[in-house]
Amino acid sequence: MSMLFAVNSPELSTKLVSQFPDSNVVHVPCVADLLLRLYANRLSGSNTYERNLSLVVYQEPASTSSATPESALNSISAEELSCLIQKQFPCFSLSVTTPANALEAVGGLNTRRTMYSTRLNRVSTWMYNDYAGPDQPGVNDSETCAHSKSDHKSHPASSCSSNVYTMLSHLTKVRRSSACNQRKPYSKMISSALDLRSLIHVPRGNTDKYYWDFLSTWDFCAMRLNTSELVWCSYLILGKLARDAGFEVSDNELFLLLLTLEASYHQGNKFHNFRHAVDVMQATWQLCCRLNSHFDSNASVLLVCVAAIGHDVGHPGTNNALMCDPLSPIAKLYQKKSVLENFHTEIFSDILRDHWPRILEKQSVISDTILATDMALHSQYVDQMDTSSSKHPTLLSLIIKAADISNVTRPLHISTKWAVLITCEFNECAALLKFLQKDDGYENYMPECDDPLPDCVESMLIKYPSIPKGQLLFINAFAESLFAGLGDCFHELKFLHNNVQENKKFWEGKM
Ligand SMILES: Nc1ncnc2c1ncn2[C@@H]1O[C@@H]2COP(=O)(O)O[C@H]2[C@H]1O
Repeated sequence: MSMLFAVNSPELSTKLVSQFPDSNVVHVPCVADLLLRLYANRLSGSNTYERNLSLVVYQEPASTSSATPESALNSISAEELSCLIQKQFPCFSLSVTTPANALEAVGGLNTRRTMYSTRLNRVSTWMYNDYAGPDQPGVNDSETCAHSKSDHKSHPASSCSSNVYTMLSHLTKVRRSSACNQRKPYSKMISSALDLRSLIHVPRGNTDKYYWDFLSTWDFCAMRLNTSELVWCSYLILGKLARDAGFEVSDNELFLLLLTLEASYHQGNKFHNFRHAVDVMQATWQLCCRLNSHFDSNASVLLVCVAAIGHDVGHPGTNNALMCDPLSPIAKLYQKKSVLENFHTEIFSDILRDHWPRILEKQSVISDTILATDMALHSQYVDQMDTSSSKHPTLLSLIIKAADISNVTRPLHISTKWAVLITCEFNECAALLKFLQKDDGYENYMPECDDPLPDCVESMLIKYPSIPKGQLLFINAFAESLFAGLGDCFHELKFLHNNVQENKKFWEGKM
């Protein structure tokens, strides 16, 4: 157990320390402080709540009060706190229990520790485990269960029974909540009670002008930003676009949406994480700025930028091929079609329903653009770009597709960093496949990718010599045709094709 939070009772904290000497017990005075601590730890990276199983032991208050938004938040029940945490921190493995049930809860989580002991164990649990959430029967398909290295032997009927993150439990909760007409207003409760802006710390001296200058060019390098800065930059862009489009949202509501989104991406993924989401949103926004004359409303630009920041929520850091073979419960639900993209769309729509329902008046823009990022459909989009075709893809879908793979069009030193990260993620996928195929010895396949990225291109290539070949394969197979076509259709986007050609020439020189 990594962390045991004792909430709302100092005596409880003392008791838990003696009961569980191996756990890191932290006393937190109230729910509001607990939430602030979870956000702060996540933003600083000191605890992502993804690598270990953590538990909140909550002493419910004797009386409830709604005199102020903060007292209302601090007097919620344990059941409500559990729901709130699942909503606000969907990818965390963080359970809630009461003091009376603490012993049983800790015991339960300890038996499941192996599911989270290594990165490959975690990813495999997320993807293949058929745990659908508390009191939920789950898919229980023998083919899907067989590949999850969980504690099936000790728990043959259900792979786990408390709040351990799986993609299926995530989706099940979302579906349950959309089926229920009465949504608990947790997001309103939080944004009324907490000052979320105070959580965002940008380095001293970095003014808004500094970030706007950084965001307003194609040289934007998301790797230079920490998580707080990523949230801040997203707030700047979306705040401005929302004002331009007349889509009202308060600063605190927008910060809460962005913190919820950050907590809906797996921070441990090498490539498909919140940094990639912000990079794609910045690219989307920049492309829209250059194509300004083609839009008849500011709302379209806002919608496609919102779609961009949410387009990979809940991504497991693998790919559709691995979702389908071995068959995961999620691939089964989506009948193996655009599995991850459908998953992202459903999860993200639920977040928007809670945090910015007005955006969902145009739900089809959000879902169509996210679904367009499925690379299995790439050639369809490229072929239809031919102006003689009657089935012209929408401009917004083309923009988000281009932004999603725009890393190959960034200046070389930035493009190479993205190439390293995607290569590490591909290596991890290869390791996962070996892990799933073999019962032992899989640790030997665990790639080492946790070191900081070297600064210069040549050092990165010494460490990752396969990159030139990989980049040429990707550019030749996918990127070149898309960016050449876009340049033909829109002269404002010719620079994308020029940049990719320049990078391609460099990679060819390295072969
Ligand atoms: N620089 C790159 N090199 C190789 N593959 C890439 C690169 N950038 C993006 N991709 C691939 O393009 C895909 C776009 O959709 P995904 O984000 O699902 O997954 C992405 C990767 O598989």
